Amino acid sequence: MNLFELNNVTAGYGSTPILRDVSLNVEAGDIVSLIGRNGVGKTSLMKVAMGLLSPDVGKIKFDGANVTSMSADKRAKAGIGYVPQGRDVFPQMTVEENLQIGAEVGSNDREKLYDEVYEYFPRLSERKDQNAGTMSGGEQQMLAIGRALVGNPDLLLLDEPSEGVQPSIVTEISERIREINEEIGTTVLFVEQNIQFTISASNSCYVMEKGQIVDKLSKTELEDSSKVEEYITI
Ligand SMILES: Nc1ncnc2c1ncn2[C@@H]1O[C@H](COP(=O)(O)OP(=O)(O)OP(=O)(O)O)[C@@H](O)[C@H]1O
Repeated sequence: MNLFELNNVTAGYGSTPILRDVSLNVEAGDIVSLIGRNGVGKTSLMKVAMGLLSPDVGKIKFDGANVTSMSADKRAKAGIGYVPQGRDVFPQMTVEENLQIGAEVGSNDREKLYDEVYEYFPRLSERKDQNAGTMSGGEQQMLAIGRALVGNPDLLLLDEPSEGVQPSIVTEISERIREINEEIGTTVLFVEQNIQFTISASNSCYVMEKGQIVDKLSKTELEDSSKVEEYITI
């Protein structure tokens, strides 16, 4: 069953179309990636998925419902968690306070996953009272993922989780995403330019060029990294 679908979406800013006739499916329980070079429209696609950018044409479905005109806050309550590019943690707030905000953004009916977030990311547990702005890029990324996860979303959208994160932490984050998916059952759609992260963390991969989906790579095609390299190496 598809948990999330974009069907023939065209979207942009003002009269400039950025996404052109984009269709993409994410099955419940899956981890799917989207790769593409700088400026092809990956972040715009994530914004459309979250409800921060309205499509001019096309349809968005989440959990069987048409959410095309649903606002971002309602999508969050319905079970979509979003980690934006650059993370956007609240720098003057502590780790704990950032997580509390994440819990409020999500649905009130869902169990909150504070314990799980601290188990998956012990660095956050050790820094509960530290201001988020004083943490490293990797720790802030963990916090941003934790802030989205604490509300117990069905679908987690991650926009370039490896960006500005040191290599050893990139590996740690990809392993945690796999574990969260396997143990909690969270479905994940992420955007990346990091080849290793894409190969290790996802089961299949859409490729975007100039606002269009031009290929979908299976797990086998991903594991033979040459195709991924061809699409994102400059
Ligand atoms: N708010 C905006 N207003 C106008 N144009 C925008 C806006 N945001 C993005 N764009 C343009 O849309 C195009 C796609 O940008 P987008 O950020 O979606 O690409 P991307 O693939 O995520 O890039 P990157 O890998 O560099 O993050 C770019 O040409 C960008 O300049």
